[in-house]
Amino acid sequence: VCRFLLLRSAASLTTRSLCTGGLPKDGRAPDMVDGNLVCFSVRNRLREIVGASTNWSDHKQAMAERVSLSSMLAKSQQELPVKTMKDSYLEVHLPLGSEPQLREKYLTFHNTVRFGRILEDLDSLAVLISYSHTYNPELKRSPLSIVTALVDKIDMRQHNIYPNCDIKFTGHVTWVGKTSIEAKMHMSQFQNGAYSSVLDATFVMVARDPENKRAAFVNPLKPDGPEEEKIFQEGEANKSRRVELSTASLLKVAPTNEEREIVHSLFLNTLDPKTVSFRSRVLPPNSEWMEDAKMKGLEICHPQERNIFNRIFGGFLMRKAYELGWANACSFGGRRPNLVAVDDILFQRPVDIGSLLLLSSQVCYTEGNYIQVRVHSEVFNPLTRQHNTTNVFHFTFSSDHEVPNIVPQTYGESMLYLDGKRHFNQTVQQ
Ligand SMILES: CCCCCCCCCCCCCC(=O)SCCNC(=O)CCNC(=O)[C@H](O)C(C)(C)COP(=O)(O)OP(=O)(O)OC[C@H]1O[C@@H](n2cnc3c(N)ncnc32)[C@H](O)[C@@H]1OP(=O)(O)O
Repeated sequence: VCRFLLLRSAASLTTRSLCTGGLPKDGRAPDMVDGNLVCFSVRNRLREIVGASTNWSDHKQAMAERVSLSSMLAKSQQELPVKTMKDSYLEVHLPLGSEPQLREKYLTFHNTVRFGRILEDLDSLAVLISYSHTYNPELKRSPLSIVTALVDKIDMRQHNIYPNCDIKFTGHVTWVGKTSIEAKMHMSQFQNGAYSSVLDATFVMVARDPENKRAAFVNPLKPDGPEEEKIFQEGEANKSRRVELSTASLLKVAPTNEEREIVHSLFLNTLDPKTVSFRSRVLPPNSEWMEDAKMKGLEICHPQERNIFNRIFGGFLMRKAYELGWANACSFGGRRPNLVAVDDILFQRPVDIGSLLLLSSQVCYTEGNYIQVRVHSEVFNPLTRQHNTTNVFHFTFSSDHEVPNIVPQTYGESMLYLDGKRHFNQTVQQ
């Protein structure tokens, strides 16, 4: 059951663009359902936009047909018409309150909404928003393959998502580069007669050619008015921040002086005062070694989890990583944790259908009631025994009581600790 319903888009152009593939055969405008403008599945719409097959057995033919769309790609960004933020504005309804059958898919044992399912919906919506921005009314199919490159940030505005109340998503493109698009989305839930904010999300999508091999140009974006100008400038600042963070990554450069002192003091705290040795390490009170705060999982990537480009759906990867990270935080803190923020989920490489996907979750930083978790995913080729990193995920959880201090033992673990601290400071202390 996929009832992720498209309610309305701001501009009539976009509304038309999104409806063409969904028009009934007699050419009538899409049905009004419960007073909503249009009502069909976001994922079905995405399939139509790119011409994806609905059966795995047809996927090769569908891909071969897409290759012929390469000639439709723009040679430069300037030849593409400028778009506004309104062109990509979408409002999508998830009727959990009114459709008990749909609710089953979203329900946790504890009568809350599965956040992993919300991640999947956000991912699909970010792709549809990007296709609305790049919509060309002269083409039946889009030549672009739009993939998720990064979940920059998801800030939770409330902990509980109720399974018996309707959900509304809104979002639009907020910034574009040459081949990349930033989309922001807002999720709210209908409670006590009004919608209240649940979360804000920022995704970065990248446009590729029909075969998903090379980058492809996207339409320029022109802010309309001071409010949109401000949003666009924020997008520009986000891009610079991302570049800065990546340059300062601990995988490339040494920690700062302050960070080195933190690592050394953690080290000194674990030395056994009874021995004059760098080797004998003792776990301080109320602490846990990082080595003992891990959880692992394996996914066999079946065709059922494919996206419209016949790779594994980014939302599925996020759901699996989130659930493992949540279980890791739950086991570490000894209670069910709440999600506070998601940041910097990097999609480094696509995951092929049939892959063995290894997921490892690690509690890498703690502070008071907070648990910072990092999930790393890699594909493992059993024939060549090669491992390749595909994604890195960062989740911040909070517990309703103080959690043990996490303590690194090795230099590598210390870097994970510092990286976790950086992510924590960015999301929680901002
Ligand atoms: C048929 C059944 C269907 C079932 C329905 C299922 C649901 C349907 C839902 C469908 C949902 C489908 C959705 C899915 O499931 S997508 C599946 C999940 N995502 C992926 O698999 C992507 C994996 N990663 C890659 O392929 C590459 O790393 C990409 C392509 C992302 C970049 O590769 P590469 O690094 O070689 O690219 P480049 O150097 O040419 O740069 C290109 C542009 O990208 C910008 N950039 C790059 N990285 C980042 C970054 N980290 N932050 C910000 N920006 C970044 C860069 O600045 C430049 O921008 P600009 O300066 O040109 O503007």
